[in-house]
Amino acid sequence: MTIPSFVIGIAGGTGAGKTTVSRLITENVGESVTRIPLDNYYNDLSHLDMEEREEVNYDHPSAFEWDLLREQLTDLLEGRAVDMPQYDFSIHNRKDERVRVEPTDVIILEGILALYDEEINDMMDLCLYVETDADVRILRRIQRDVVDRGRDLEGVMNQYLSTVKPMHEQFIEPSKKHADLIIPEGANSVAVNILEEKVQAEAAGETGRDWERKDFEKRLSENVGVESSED
Ligand SMILES: Nc1ncnc2c1ncn2[C@@H]1O[C@H](COP(=O)(O)OP(=O)(O)O)[C@@H](O)[C@H]1O
Ligand SMILES: Nc1ccn([C@@H]2O[C@H](COP(=O)(O)O)[C@@H](O)[C@H]2O)c(=O)n1
Repeated sequence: MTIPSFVIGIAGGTGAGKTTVSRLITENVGESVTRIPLDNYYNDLSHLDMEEREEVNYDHPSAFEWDLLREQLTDLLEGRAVDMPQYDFSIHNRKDERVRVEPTDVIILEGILALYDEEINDMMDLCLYVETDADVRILRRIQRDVVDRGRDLEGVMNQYLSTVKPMHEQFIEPSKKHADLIIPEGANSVAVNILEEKVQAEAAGETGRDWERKDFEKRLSENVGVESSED
């Protein structure tokens, strides 16, 4: 593999389509890519009981263990394997077991605050922000939280109004300014195809790490549906 790895950050609001974009652009590259959900770095809350964990603001930056993420990302970038924590949404806490993750040519960090931390941003080669209207995102979130995460509708609505929406406005939306590219409507096919091509080239070692980002951005901005954040 090539050291350092090529690191992509994918941020955006809840339900924007971050996971979907990340999955689609890495679909055909096999094991050359590691996808890291930021959720894995939620603080260990084993010292709290379930009722207390239910009250935590999971959309505030303080909910994450940034030191551990910086340390593990550095290790991966420099070619060392890490034992990554895993997250269980049903208990609002980390699982007991960690999973060994080997370094790969491409690393994708994906999560609501993936572009929040300056030091982590400095480690990234390509910063993306997935932008989708809030009404679409909340509808997706209701469906996901009720169906997949075992939450009740009233709880999802309360959480959205009390923490998810205000934290989005205070921290997540403003992190968009760190993006090299903004992807409207989430997994739009033009953006996905071009990014997939880029990931495949990096995974195959076809580009140096001193790739011409500006050329790539220019190509993207020439396509309908993809904006450069520097416009
Ligand atoms: N472009 C899209 N069109 C339709 N549905 C989408 C699109 N992108 C994502 N979804 C759906 O929306 C839900 C949330 O998407 P996901 O990628 O998990 O968002 P995020 O990771 O940003 O929270 C999923 O059910 C997913 O299938
Ligand atoms: N115990 C938890 C931890 C996080 N959340 C919510 O998850 C959202 C982030 O995940 P996305 O896939 O939607 O980006 C975030 O908005 C947290 O509110 C939770 O509900 N419970």
